[in-house]
Amino acid sequence: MHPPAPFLIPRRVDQDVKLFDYIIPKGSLVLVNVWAIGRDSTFWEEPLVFKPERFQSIELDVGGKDFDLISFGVGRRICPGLPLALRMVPVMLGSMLNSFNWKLQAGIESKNLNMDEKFGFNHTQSSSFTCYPISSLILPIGQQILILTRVYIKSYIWHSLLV
Ligand code: HEM
Repeated sequence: MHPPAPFLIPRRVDQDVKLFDYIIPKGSLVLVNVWAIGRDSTFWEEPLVFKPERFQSIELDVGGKDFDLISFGVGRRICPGLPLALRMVPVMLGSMLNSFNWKLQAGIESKNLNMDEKFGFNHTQSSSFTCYPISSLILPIGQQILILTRVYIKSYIWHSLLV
């Protein structure tokens, strides 16, 4: 699993808390290691293998009920963008897959693709992907999100006008 926020947003403890045999003193800064949860083989079979189909056979609530998968965080500070993200990610992914002809750069094989992660928000550092034929249109992801949000809103308006 590749959480965009590997430690979630830091929390500060406002009173002493006893957790199993540990006391977490008031004022401590607590980081939740979502990255490690996603690599724990007691929850996940072959956690390091890219197997999207694993989610077909299990039912997990990403809204904070199942702690095995808390990509959006949990509790009062859970990501407020969750409902938008769950709608936008399939639209974005579908649009990008449909709009570009994805190829690896000449001479690079998929097994040699550098999929190493950098610590921080959002990770892949691979620069080996190229999209043809519109490679000049590769935009920073923020711009793509903005454009796709506009496309989504426009198509929504068109849809409401047409229905
Ligand atoms: C796949 C997309 C997204 C993922 C995986 C994601 C993940 C997260 C995570 C893990 C947190 C920290 C939650 C915690 O510490 O408990 C967070 C916080 C936040 N997210 Fe997202 N997020 C996504 C999309 C969005 C979108 C689309 C928006 C806004 C439109 C958004 C706005 C925020 C804000 C404002 C916070 C801070 C909340 C706070 O501190 O109380 N996120 N997100």
